[in-house]
Parts: sequence; structure tokens; C-alpha cells
Amino acid sequence: MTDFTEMHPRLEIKNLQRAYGGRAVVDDVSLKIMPGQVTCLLGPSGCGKSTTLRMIAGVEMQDSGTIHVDGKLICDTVFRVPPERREIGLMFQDFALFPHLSVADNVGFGLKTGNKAERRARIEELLERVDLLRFIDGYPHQLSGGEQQRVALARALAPRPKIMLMDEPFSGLDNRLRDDIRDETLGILKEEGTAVLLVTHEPEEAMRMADEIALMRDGRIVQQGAPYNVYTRPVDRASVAFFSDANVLRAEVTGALAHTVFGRFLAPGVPDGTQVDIVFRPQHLRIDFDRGGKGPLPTSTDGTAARAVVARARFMGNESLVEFVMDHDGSTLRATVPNVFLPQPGAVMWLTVRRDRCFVFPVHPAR
Ligand SMILES: Nc1ncnc2c1ncn2[C@@H]1O[C@H](COP(=O)(O)OP(=O)(O)OP(=O)(O)O)[C@@H](O)[C@H]1O
Repeated sequence: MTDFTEMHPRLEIKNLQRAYGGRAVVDDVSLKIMPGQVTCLLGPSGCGKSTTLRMIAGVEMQDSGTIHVDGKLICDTVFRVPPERREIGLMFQDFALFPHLSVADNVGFGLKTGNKAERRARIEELLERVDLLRFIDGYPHQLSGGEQQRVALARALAPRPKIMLMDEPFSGLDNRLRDDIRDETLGILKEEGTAVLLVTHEPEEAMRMADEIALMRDGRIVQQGAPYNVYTRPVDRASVAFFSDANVLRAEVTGALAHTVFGRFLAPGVPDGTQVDIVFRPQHLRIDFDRGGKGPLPTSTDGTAARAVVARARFMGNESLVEFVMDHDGSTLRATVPNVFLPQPGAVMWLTVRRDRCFVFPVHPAR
């Protein structure tokens, strides 16, 4: 049986650091990616994702930290394998094929090994794989955006890179095309056993593509794990808000309980007097109609109901978004409801919160 603990990660970066003008834009970033694994570096614009990718590609030097491929050092602050010898493929949003070269020559551009027949066979194999063999003698201007993207993928894969670095590679494509190409690309990369580091600022893209998500903010990786875990066990309020709209209730803790208008929430280990944010997504707010000035009775799963007035309701396609103003303090909470639910502004409703879907974070967590 294979002992995976003995396997080297295909890519391992340790404590990468890069500053511009005294400001750390990549701050102590460490990551491991196994062969065939897709890791998404996910974060808002400017958080340092592309800089991390550029250091791995070798087009930019880190101030400190190391990069290993298959257990071999390829870069630290003194030793540096040049970009073209790193066996790393690149795919960026502006994938620019060479316009004066045929599709075959574009795909074959980075193929340095093998004789002419072997190179031609590899080109045909890849064009077959991306379903574009019929365009082998065509030119980029004869292809659609999606087809050009697939040629770019074939070109990046041709020399059998150990690692593929992708920086928002699908963002130039329209939505429907993007889903298909994303799935197709993922399939091919998995078949080739390539380790993939994909940079994106779109949570949906990361959840769709990734085996593992590394959530990045202000130059640091704040959380890392399978998409399900990152989404369902966020480390802080900003991590919840990065994936979806988030409702927040501020409360104070006494006796390991946070006291709110929706009843008490468990806050284990949080000292008395600490302010906490109770954070939950709009789909976890429950709505009940007013029954003669009363809402539903308290339950152990949903706590106490609180009275609210509808401020506005919007139809969003698969769901409706309803915004409420809370009676007790005038704060706003948002609920998403499947299907069409468009109550009139001013309507009185009673809200409860799914306890098991709430996250409780101290407002100033100890570091
Ligand atoms: N060569 C440079 N000189 C100075 N500052 C830079 C340089 N390259 C990047 N930066 C800054 O470093 C920060 C991180 O940039 P980076 O491109 O890595 O972010 P990103 O997360 O990839 O953002 P985006 O999603 O918008 O591409 C930004 O504030 C950027 O302005």
C-alpha cells in the first residue's frame, strides 16, 4: 500500500515573504500541494495572491522563505532555479496566443524534447483532449475566446509541467462558457496529475474547482482546508462575509452565554464581559408571520422570535432577498428565501435564527 505520508508534496512553499516600499504584501505564506491536487488561493483584490504566484513562477524574488518542488529546493534567498527550468506551466487571464503561429505551433511552442514526430504526436494528443484537433492548422484569429482558452491550456500542458499556476484564467469568458471550460480544464489537469495553484477572488469559482482553499487576506493565509470546512467553519467574521452576505448581532457574554433578542447563544470559554459578534448567513434567518401580535413560541433549535418590519424585498431568480428593520434596536437583518417571497414594505414578521448555523466570534480576539 502506498504510504502517502512518505510522499513529497509536488509544491511546497514555506514562510514566503515579500514587501514593497516597507509594506509586506506577502507575509509568511506557507502551502503544500500534492500531485493532482487543486488548491485555490482565494482573497480580495490586492491581498497578495498574484505576487505569491509570481514568486513561485520565478519571475519575482521573495525577500525570505523557500520553494520546493518534489522535495527539491528551487528557490531560497541565495539559490534560484530560473523560471524556464522550474517545470511550471502558467495560465493567465490574458493568455495571448501568438497570432502569427498556427494552433499546432502555439501548442508546440514550449516543447523542447523529442523529435519532430514525437512533438507532433504530443500536440495532436492535447488538441484531441481539448476537442480542437480539427483546428490544428488554423490560426488564433479563427477561434472563439473559449477555443483560444483551450489552446492556451494545451500549450501550457504540452511540456508536462509538474505544477500549473493559474491567475484568474477564466475571468475573460462569459458565464455559461466559463462553467464548461472550467470543468473541462479541471478534468484534464486531474488526468495529467498536475498540481494546480489557482488564484481567484471569486468564492464560487474556488468552491467549484478546489480540493483545498487557502483564504488570503492582507498578505496572510487566514484559513486553509477543504471548501466545505472553510465555508462551514469560518475562522472569523470577515471569512463568513467573504463567502456570502452576513448578518451580525453584537452581544455581551455572561456565564459562557451571549445574550441577544433572539435568546441566548453558547459562547464556550469566552470570559464574562466580552463583546462577541454572532454571525450568520441570510439563508439561516427564519421568517414567521405575525399572529395577532405574536410570533412562534421559543424552541431549542431556533431560540426566541424577535419582531421586525419588512424594509424591502427583491426577487433574485432562484431566491428572494428580504431586508428587515428590527423592532428592538432599528438594526437591519437580511434573509434569503427560496422561490418568490415578496412581502410588502411595512409588513410585520417574526424572525428566528438557526442556532446550529451561527458563529460566535469575540470582537477583539486574543492573538
Ligand atoms: N511591483 C510592485 N511594486 C509595488 N507594489 C506592488 C507591486 N506588485 C504588487 N504590488 C502591491 O502589492 C499588493 C498585492 O498585489 P497582488 O497583485 O499580489 O494582489 P492580488 O491579490 O493578486 O490582487 P488582484 O486580485 O487585484 O490581482 C497590492 O497592494 C499591489 O498594489
